[in-house]
Amino acid sequence: MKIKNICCIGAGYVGGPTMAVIAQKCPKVKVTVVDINEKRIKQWNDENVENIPIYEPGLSEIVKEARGRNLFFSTEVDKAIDEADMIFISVNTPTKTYGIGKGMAADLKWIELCARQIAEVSKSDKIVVEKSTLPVRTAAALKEILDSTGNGVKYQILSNPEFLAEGTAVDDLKNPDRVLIGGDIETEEGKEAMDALVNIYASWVPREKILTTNVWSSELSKLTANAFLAQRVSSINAISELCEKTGADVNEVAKAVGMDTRVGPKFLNASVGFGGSCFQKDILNLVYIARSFNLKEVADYWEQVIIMNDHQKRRFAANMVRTMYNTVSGKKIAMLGWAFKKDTNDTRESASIYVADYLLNEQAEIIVYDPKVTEEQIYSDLDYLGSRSGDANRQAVTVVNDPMEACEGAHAVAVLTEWDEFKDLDWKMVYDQMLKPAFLFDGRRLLEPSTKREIGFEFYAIGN
Ligand SMILES: NC(=O)C1=CN([C@@H]2O[C@H](COP(=O)(O)OP(=O)(O)OC[C@H]3O[C@@H](n4cnc5c(N)ncnc54)[C@H](O)[C@@H]3O)[C@@H](O)[C@H]2O)C=CC1
Ligand SMILES: O=C(O)[C@H]1O[C@H](OP(=O)(O)OP(=O)(O)OC[C@H]2O[C@@H](n3ccc(=O)[nH]c3=O)[C@H](O)[C@@H]2O)[C@H](O)[C@@H](O)[C@@H]1O
Repeated sequence: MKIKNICCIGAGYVGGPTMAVIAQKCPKVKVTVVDINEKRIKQWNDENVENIPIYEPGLSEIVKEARGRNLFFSTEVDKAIDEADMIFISVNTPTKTYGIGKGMAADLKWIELCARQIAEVSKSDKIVVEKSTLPVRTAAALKEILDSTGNGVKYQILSNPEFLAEGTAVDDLKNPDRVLIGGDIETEEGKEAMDALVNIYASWVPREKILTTNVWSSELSKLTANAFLAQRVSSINAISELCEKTGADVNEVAKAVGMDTRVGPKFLNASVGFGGSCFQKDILNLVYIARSFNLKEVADYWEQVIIMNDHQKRRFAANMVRTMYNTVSGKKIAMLGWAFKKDTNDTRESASIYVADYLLNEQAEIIVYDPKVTEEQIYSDLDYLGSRSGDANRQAVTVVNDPMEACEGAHAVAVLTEWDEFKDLDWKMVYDQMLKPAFLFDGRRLLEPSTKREIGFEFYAIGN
């Protein structure tokens, strides 16, 4: 079966970049990305491609090339569903904030809405692809909803989890380590649907990197992959605390450990704690699923990754307070970086939010600089925590457009996102503008310690 018309529901961090790359690599396939968020679609259609809603290196160039040719962004969800032979569901699946499973389970209400809408609108057979990260066995629920209309339309459900990381989305999509496609391997129709999706990816991904499995393995592999990655960060962060007590240096330990080819060097950077929309939510979901099968030890094992991460964020902030003579009340603290990692404007679950909240509870005055995050987003992140009123957040936090301005007159500077530009700041000039003693806290192991200490900083870095 040859796919001619793809619809993707959800024009977010995954739907947007993924479909842009499919459209670029398969110019004969029409790709329509739809969303109920009108503002987002308007931004995707902005005449100036630099204004698309998601910042990812290389993305605007692809959008420029494919948009209007075979890549379209629209709010007409029904129309796009109706016309498509393959529909990707790429909507948000955040942690539930209410009811059963609150704070742990994935909230599948947007997924279900999509399924109901597809069932209502479709007049011809469809391949429905789970692109969102979903609990294992969600495909069964989707199939039940889709098959319940009794109108004779046939659906094949595939699981095709996305492994891209933000900040490197375009590279990850163009050269993936693997593409995973789960489907009904026991029926001819199932195999045909899987082949159709394999053929899309095979336009640019070597066949041996396209893995096909049963649906449940595919769904569970995604949660497992994120759990393993996050576990590495929590593991090295646990060691970073021990390093600080013993005189070992976490970078040296990580290098020594990572040179063992069985361990490997990647994902061993100690930090102020992992953030991002997925690690925490996906591990909580895994823990929830394990608990729901009464697998207590399995659940507790993975939950520890989150417990360690929360500890790391709190410990970093608490150490700032302790180092600054046990009080930051009324002190000006410059925070460099708000995004959860460099090269993205995404702030979801960023460690910066929690560090700022902790310091605000200690009555600090905070000045934030981030090259890609807007003032509106920073206030909205703090307001969302609900620790204090919106007015109080706006009174205690100032957002500026220049790192030097942030540091001027500050008691302390904290580096919280590893943006390259922070490495090259004129640190001597920063020092000269600060109150003395000038404290510098590196939550990312971005800065070279000895030169900072030579300048005169009281320098503290994770795991050093
Ligand atoms: N952000 C990331 O780097 C990655 C995310 N994922 C997974 O992909 C999924 C999507 O994540 P993001 O793209 O980050 O989320 P997002 O929040 O950026 O985008 C989701 C979009 O879906 C839209 N939407 C929700 N319900 C809709 C409906 N019924 N009809 C039309 N549009 C609807 C929302 O308006 C939103 O724009 C999640 O399950 C996530 O776990 C997977 C890999 C990487
Ligand atoms: O499912 C998802 O959403 C995605 O989650 C992560 O991607 P992402 O969260 O975009 O970014 P990562 O590079 O994994 O970083 C996550 C967090 O861990 C932190 N981190 C990462 C690596 C490291 O060594 N140390 C460390 O502290 C980062 O700074 C960041 O806050 C995974 O890497 C992707 O494979 C996955 O598709």
